[in-house]
Amino acid sequence: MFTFTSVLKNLFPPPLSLSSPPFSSPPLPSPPLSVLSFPLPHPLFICSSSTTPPPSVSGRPIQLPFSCSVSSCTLQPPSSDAGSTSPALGIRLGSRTEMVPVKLLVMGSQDTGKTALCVRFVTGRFIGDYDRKKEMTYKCHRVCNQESVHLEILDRTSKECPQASVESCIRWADGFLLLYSITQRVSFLEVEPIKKLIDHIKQSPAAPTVLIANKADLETGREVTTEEGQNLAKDLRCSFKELSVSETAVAVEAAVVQLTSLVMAQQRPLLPDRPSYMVTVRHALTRKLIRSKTMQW
Ligand SMILES: Nc1nc2c(ncn2[C@@H]2O[C@H](COP(=O)(O)OP(=O)(O)OP(=O)(O)O)[C@@H](O)[C@H]2O)c(=O)[nH]1
Repeated sequence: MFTFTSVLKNLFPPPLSLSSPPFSSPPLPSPPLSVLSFPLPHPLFICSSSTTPPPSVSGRPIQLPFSCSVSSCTLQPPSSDAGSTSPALGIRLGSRTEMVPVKLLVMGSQDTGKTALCVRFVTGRFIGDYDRKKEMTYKCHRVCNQESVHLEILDRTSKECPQASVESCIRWADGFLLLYSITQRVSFLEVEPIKKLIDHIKQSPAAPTVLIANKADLETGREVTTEEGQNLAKDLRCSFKELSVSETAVAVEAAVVQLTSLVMAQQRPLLPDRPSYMVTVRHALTRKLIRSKTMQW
């Protein structure tokens, strides 16, 4: 079977060294999240809520299955990530010290491709199958609207998910990727209750959300039309993207970047950065007045 483990081994060949985690855990109710980071192709950090002790090896090959139990384990990123580039959008990554933190939650019913989407976004690759039972937080950097963003993307498994835990995740998140599969009508029908729950917890219908109709490559098995997806997104006040995680990394990147910029727009203070036209005119008139008075003296 083509597992994420085997891909990780190919992607990150030994030797790699370990160090203590440079990032704090997200404020989730579950045990403190541990951090696992990779240098390629983007600076990437995968967190698992697992509590098993980490492999305390330094400078030796590390074999970490995707569903592995690690804590406080960091595969060292490059010495500087300033100037590295996203392959999908060709964007330059900025300095880590000025990062804008953005937290995204991936939601949707079972087998809609939530994990595949996260992995595609952070690694650029589509992993067909993997054994994963725990929630994961992926951490990576992007530039969005000319600002460096530190992204945390939480992928909850839809199995055995207590309601209270879902609610605390919604509270934690700034923006939402809401997935359904065009081949599963039931997953489409579950979108509305999930969005209603988000609106209820966030106490606003305007929580930044992108509705993603996944598996567009499976046209023959289509059960939900594009128009139905567009109409639902309109009703729920979401942005809409129909895409195939398996076929394209660019569309996935575009969807996440779009959501990130929606979050950033909402977080930005309401006051304008520049003075209004009237203020500018008033300052200009005042300056002129002072100058003319000065000439009289
Ligand atoms: N053909 C096709 N298959 C996909 C696509 N995206 C995901 N899949 C497959 O759909 C299955 C489910 O994908 P996952 O990413 O595990 O779905 P999930 O929503 O995370 O699943 P749960 O965590 O169990 O809820 C896997 O076999 C993926 O390979 C896609 O765009 N096209």
